[in-house]
Amino acid sequence: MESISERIASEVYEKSYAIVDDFISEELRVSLLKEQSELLEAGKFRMAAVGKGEKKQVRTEIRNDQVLWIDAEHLNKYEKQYWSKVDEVRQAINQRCYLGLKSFEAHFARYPIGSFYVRHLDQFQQVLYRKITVIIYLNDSWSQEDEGMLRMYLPQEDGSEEILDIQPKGGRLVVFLSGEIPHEVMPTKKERISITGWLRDID
Ligand SMILES: O=C(O)CCC(=O)C(=O)O
Ligand SMILES: [Fe+2]
Repeated sequence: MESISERIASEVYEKSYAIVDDFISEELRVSLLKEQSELLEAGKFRMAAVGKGEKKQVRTEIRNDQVLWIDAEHLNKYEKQYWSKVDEVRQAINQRCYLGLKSFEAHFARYPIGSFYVRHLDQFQQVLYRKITVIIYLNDSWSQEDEGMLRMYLPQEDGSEEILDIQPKGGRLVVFLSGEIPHEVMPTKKERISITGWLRDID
């Protein structure tokens, strides 16, 4: 039988993205959510920046979420569990798509009420090594009225775009080609918590 990771790899191969509900157990979701709340209370989060290197700057008209990078060298028990699940996805995508993915980098992201991230691509000149975006949502509950959808603009063969709105439901994993799918986070009416990461073709 096809594993979840193989299914994700097939979908990424066929349509450049995949969405999987209940990718992590409730126990793991709750543990990661609790960890992020503690880190937030401890003042560890920073306003997210755009750009890289000398061009890196906080631009709240573009994005106004807060992030905390996770140190891949010092993962705790729960982060390790998530990393190992993502690693299965990495291997499956490599087998299916020959992307030569080698490593994973990720940060916690918190979107306070009213925050957003305007349309963008995750891969740009300074970060060409970001090949696949991998997002896991940690929210306890989400409904239509909370808004804050991830809006993906799927390029069509005729040059048009199809809009796909995805609710940030807890346990839901979204995977897509970083260089091909423009997307945005619509203004949220409820605090919105996730781990956003990228599979890279460098160590
Ligand atoms: O949280 C999301 O749904 C998307 C976040 C995003 O686009 C990013 O951090 O680059
Ligand atoms: Fe993004």
